[in-house]
Amino acid sequence: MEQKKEGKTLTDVQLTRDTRNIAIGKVGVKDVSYPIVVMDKNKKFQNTIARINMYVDLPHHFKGTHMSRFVEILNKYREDIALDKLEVILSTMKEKLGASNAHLEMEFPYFVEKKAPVSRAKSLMEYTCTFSASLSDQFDFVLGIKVPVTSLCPCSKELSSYGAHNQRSIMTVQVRYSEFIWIEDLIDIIEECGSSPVYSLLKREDEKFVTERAYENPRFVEDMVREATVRLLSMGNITWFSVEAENFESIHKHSAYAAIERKKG
Ligand SMILES: Nc1nc2c(ncn2[C@@H]2O[C@H](COP(=O)(O)OP(=O)(O)OP(=O)(O)O)[C@@H](O)[C@H]2O)c(=O)[nH]1
Repeated sequence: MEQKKEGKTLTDVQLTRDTRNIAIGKVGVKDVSYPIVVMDKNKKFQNTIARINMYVDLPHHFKGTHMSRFVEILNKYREDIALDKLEVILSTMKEKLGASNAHLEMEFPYFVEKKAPVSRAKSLMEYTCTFSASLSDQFDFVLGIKVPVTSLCPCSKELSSYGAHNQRSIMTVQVRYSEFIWIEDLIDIIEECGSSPVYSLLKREDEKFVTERAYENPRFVEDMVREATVRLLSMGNITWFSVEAENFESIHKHSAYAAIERKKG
């Protein structure tokens, strides 16, 4: 759309023709901070702030996409950017940007109240979650969660006269599902897969308990992704998943890593 500034026409450069004959798969805005609402199993909903990426495809003949429209769309839905609005946001992106597919990625902190294992002291634990949605002819949605756990090395336990190396690990799970899954439920499942869950508040009696629990429950990085796979395969509402574990080794300068991906049916 042509506009005028100080009597001069403001050319819409983005609409000018590109002659290189190269279509672009994903173009748009990355790392936009915006408030969103996430469904919370205990409190109904939780307000948080997401880092949002929004992309569309661009046909070969256009020079550029219209970056401002992505943020205009976010602003339009600002009162309730939530899971049940993702499809309509993607559909608006396709329409306003004349695209045939649209992608929306959100990464946000999500807080869950957790009780320490012995003292039952309450605290909030932060988990990093992701929503990855896209719309071409069909809507696709992937829920992702990063769950920190403790892992204790079975080999180190076996070989050493006392002690065993242990560390904080991050398990990353991503799922596609046919029926809604609570973030809280997925966290519970993944936390069972390490040597011990991680807490934000532990009193002395809790510290003794989690140290001994991890020692009684040694896990290799391979054990962790296998344990997660057994559990995720048994959940009928999950249609696809990927699970990764990264152990930030306390005796090495590098991490140990394992990953499994499965499509069901
Ligand atoms: N396409 C594109 N735009 C960019 C880039 N970097 C900055 N922009 C700016 O993004 C701004 C917004 O572009 P548009 O959305 O087309 O703005 P507009 O023409 O006022 O909006 P519409 O009338 O809706 O098209 C422009 O000032 C661009 O220069 C880039 O790498 N690519």
